[in-house]
Amino acid sequence: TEKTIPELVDAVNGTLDTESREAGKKVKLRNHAKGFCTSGVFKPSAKINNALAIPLFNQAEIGVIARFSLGGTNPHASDKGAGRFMSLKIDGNNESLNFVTTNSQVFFASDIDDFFTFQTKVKQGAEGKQWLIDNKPDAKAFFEHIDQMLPSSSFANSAYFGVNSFLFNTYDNQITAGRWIFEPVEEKSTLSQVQLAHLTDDFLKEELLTRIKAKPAMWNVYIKFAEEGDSIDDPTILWPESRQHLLVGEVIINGSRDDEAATLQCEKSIFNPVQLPKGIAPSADPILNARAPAYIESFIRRL
Ligand code: HEM
Repeated sequence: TEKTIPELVDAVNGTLDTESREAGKKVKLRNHAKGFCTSGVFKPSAKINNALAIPLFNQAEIGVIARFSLGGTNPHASDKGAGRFMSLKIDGNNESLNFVTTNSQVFFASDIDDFFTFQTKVKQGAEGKQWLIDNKPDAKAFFEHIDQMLPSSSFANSAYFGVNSFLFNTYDNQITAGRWIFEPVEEKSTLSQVQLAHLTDDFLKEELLTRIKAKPAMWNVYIKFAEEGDSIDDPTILWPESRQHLLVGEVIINGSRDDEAATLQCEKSIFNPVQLPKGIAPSADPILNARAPAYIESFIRRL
C-alpha cells in the first residue's frame, strides 16, 4: 500500500511523528536543515515570450529570494560533502514561481514507495546503502552518480536541476514537457582532497556572501524539452543531452533584498515546487506531486 504524507515526512526526518515535531521546533527546517537565505533578481530572456505563453515572464525584472542548502536533517552537516541545493522564489507583481533544485541530475526513486524505502534505508548507514545497491536499481544509479561527484568550491559555481518535469504552454497553444536546468555563469570548479583539508566544515555560506558583495552569482536558466517517447513522469530517467535547451532567463544573486522582511523570514517559510504561474503546470510525476503536501506537513511540524 502507498505511504501517507506523514509517513513520508517521518522517513525523511528519520524520526516518528511526535519526536519529529519536537525536533522540528528546535531547527528551522527538518530536511536540508543547514542552509541560509539571500536574494537578487530574475531577468527573463528577451526572446522567451516568442516561445512560451507565460505572462509572468513579461516582467523585465522580478525579485528573488534564495535559499542555499545541504542535503539531510543535520543542521551541522559538513560543507565538504558534494550535495548542493538551491531554492528560489521568483515573486512577480501578480504571480510567483518557486524552484527547489539539486546539483544531482539523477534522482533515486520513481515512485513514493521507493522514495520511502530509500529514506528509511539511508538512515541505517552502510548496511542500508548496500541493501539499496543490491535491491533498487534507481538507488544504485544515484549512488554511482553522486559517489563520483566532487564538492564544488562555491554554491555559485555549481549547476542545479529541477529533476521533475513540468508542462509548458507554448506561444502557439501547444503543451510541451520540460525540465529546469540552472547553468552557472561562473566556471564550474571542484575541490580536491588537498584543498578540502585546508577548509573548515562551514565555508560555503561565508564564501557566497563575501563573493556577492564584489560580483553577483549568476545562472542561465534553461528548459530542456522532452521529445516524443521521453519519459515525462519518471525523474530517474534522464533525457539525451541533445534535447533542445531554451534560455528562459538569468538568475542574479546579489543580496539586493537581504534586508527586506521576506528574506529575513525566508527560513520560516517553505519553497513550494508546484507554486507555478499561468502557463506552467505540474506533470503527473508522483514524486513531484508528493512534494508540496510533504513540505506543508514538515512546515506544520516546525510550528
Ligand atoms: C517525494 C519526494 C520528496 C519528498 C517527500 C521531499 C521532502 C522534503 C521535506 C519534508 C523537506 C523539508 C521541508 C521543510 O521543513 O521546510 C524538503 C525540503 C527540500 N527538498 Fe524535498 N522532497 C522530495 C523531493 C525532492 C526533490 C526531487 C528535490 C530536488 C529536486 C528536493 C529538494 C529539496 C530542497 C532543496 C529542500 C529545502 C528547501 C528549502 O531550502 O527551504 N526534494 N523536502
